[in-house]
Amino acid sequence: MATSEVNVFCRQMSGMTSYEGYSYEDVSRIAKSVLDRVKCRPHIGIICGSGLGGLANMLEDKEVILYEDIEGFPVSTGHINLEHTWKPVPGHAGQLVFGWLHGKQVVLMKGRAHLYEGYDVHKIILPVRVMKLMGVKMLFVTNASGGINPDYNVGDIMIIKDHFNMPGFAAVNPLVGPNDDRFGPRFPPASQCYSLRLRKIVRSIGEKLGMSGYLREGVYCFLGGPSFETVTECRFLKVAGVDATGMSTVPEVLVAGHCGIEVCGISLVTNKCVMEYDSKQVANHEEVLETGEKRAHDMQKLISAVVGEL
Ligand SMILES: O=P(O)(O)O[C@H]1O[C@H](CO)[C@@H](O)[C@H]1O
Ligand code: HPA
Repeated sequence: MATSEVNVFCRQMSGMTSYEGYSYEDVSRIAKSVLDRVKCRPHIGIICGSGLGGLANMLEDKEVILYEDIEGFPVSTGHINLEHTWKPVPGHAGQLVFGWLHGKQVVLMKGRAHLYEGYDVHKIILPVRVMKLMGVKMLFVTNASGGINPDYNVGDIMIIKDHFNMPGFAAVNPLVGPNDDRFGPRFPPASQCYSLRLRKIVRSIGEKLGMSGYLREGVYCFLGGPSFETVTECRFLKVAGVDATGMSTVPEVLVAGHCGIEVCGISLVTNKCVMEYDSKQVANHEEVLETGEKRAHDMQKLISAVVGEL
């Protein structure tokens, strides 16, 4: 099929099914329009999780573009507060920040979109494909998560070694839809999504920085949200081998892996999941943001040192 035919096919598919993807040509056009507005030519991408937008402070010579000024980029659908004022999801600003870190050119997403905001999974991953076509080779994906592993503490930093794509069991996967081989293969493997090379570097640098006491390596589970988990769901995840759970990351990682970007996932355990039926504890987003603030400096130190080592 010629390129223009692929475009037409994609459009037809979007009319026929729930598929709302962007064609290779769409993504190329968006990537070019972004690059036309900045001097930076990034090789490294960083996605900031809830409360971790401060990672942008690591960058020098910053250039900022708002998501709302980029074609197709998902802006936070947020919520209407009790004063009837619209607010984005707290902790997700919606800015694409370009800059330099240890002599390397970086693009950083200050804020991400989530399934629970009402977006189709294909919209959520558009920025990752745009990063790819801007020249990104390596992606650091961060998030806030709830600890399932009973040995984990609030404030632990977990290097992600694997994930559990729970919505994927019902085909909620960004790779569903017509495959364009220019991005990657129809049936990509998912057993090595998280680069062993980068995991080793993060671990060794974390140890050198004195973080061994709260540095972990574990399995992240992606759930749709926005409700936090029930006790039974948490117990199920524990049996399944999950160490920490959240509502993001996996779609981005699957797409990055599909198009050959090397991925490093780092999760900040911001709260402990409620594992007892009679517990008085409840999960809440305020605690998530609070822990993010407390560990922001450590997360910055770690990622900055790792990028310096690459
Ligand atoms: O995964 P990130 O974006 O860090 O955010 C996490 O924090 C929010 C819940 O407090 C959810 O959005 C969850 O996914
Ligand atoms: N559950 C799901 N997502 C989360 C949590 C949690 O406990 N903490 C931060 N994000």
